[in-house]
Amino acid sequence: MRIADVQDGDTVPVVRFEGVSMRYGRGPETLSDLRFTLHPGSFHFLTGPSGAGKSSLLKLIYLAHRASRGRVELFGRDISLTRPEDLPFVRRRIGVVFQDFRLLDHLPVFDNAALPLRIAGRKPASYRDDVAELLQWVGLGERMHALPATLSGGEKQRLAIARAVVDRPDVLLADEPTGNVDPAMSLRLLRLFVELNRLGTTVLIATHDEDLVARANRPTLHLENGRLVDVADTSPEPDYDRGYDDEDDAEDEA
Ligand SMILES: Nc1ncnc2c1ncn2[C@@H]1O[C@H](COP(=O)(O)OP(=O)(O)OP(=O)(O)O)[C@@H](O)[C@H]1O
Repeated sequence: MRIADVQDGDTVPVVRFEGVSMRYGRGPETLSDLRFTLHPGSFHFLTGPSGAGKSSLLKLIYLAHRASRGRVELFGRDISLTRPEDLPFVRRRIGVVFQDFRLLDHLPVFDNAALPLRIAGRKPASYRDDVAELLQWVGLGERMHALPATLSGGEKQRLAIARAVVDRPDVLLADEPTGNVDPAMSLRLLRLFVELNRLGTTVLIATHDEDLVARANRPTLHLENGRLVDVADTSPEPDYDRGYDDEDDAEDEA
C-alpha cells in the first residue's frame, strides 16, 4: 500500500494534513509539506529512521504542538480555527501512548489505567471488572496495587497502553509502544491494537519494530528527514497468531 492510497468515502476523515510543516522555535523545519488522510477505522504504522520526525508528527495530531504552515484537520475541524477552550474536548477523543509513559506516580496501577474513565465521570463500580481484565491482558493482573515507581520499563509501557485504550478512544496514537517488551508481549499488544481497531478506533503507531509492521500488514506512512515518502508494499498476509496461541494466553492469565 502506498501513502497516496487514500480511500474515498462519505465519512469525515479523522485526521487530514494539507501541506503541513512544523519547526521547534526558530530552528529548521522538522516536518515539511505533509499531506495525508486517516479515515475512520483505519490502521497505519508510522515508520522512519530516528530523528525523522515521527514523535513530532504525533504531537501535531495530539495538539501538543502547532503547525507552522498548512492545515491540520481533526474530526473534520480545522484546528487553527478551533477555540482554545474546545481543544481539551478534541484531545479527549485521542488515546496516546507517549515514549516517556507519563504515568501519575502517586496513583497505583489500577487508578492510572482507569484515569480516563474517572475523568469521563464514570463510577468505579461500572468499570472495575473491565479495567481488571485489561490489566490482566497486558500482564499486570498481579500488579494492580503497585505504584509506577516499582514497575519495570516494560510494565510501565504496558500500563501506559492500558490507560490509552481503556476508554476506547476515537483515535489511538502510540509512540514506540513495543519498545520495552519482548516479542511475545509485542504480539499480544498488537492483538490488543487490532481488536481496538476492529471496534472502530483509528490507530496510528510509530515504531521501529519491523517484525510488528510485517506481521500486522497494515499501510505505512514513512518519514525521511521530515517528509513523507512512498514505500513499496512487500508485506505478507496478516498473521497475528504466528508463534502465539490460545494456550499461551491461558498460561499468561493463570
Ligand atoms: N522539543 C524539541 N526541541 C527542538 N528540537 C526537537 C524537539 N523535539 C524533537 N526535536 C528534533 O526534531 C527532530 C525530529 O525528532 P522526533 O523526536 O520527532 O523524531 P523521531 O522520528 O520520533 O525519532 P525517534 O525514532 O528517535 O524517536 C529531531 O532532529 C529532534 O532533534
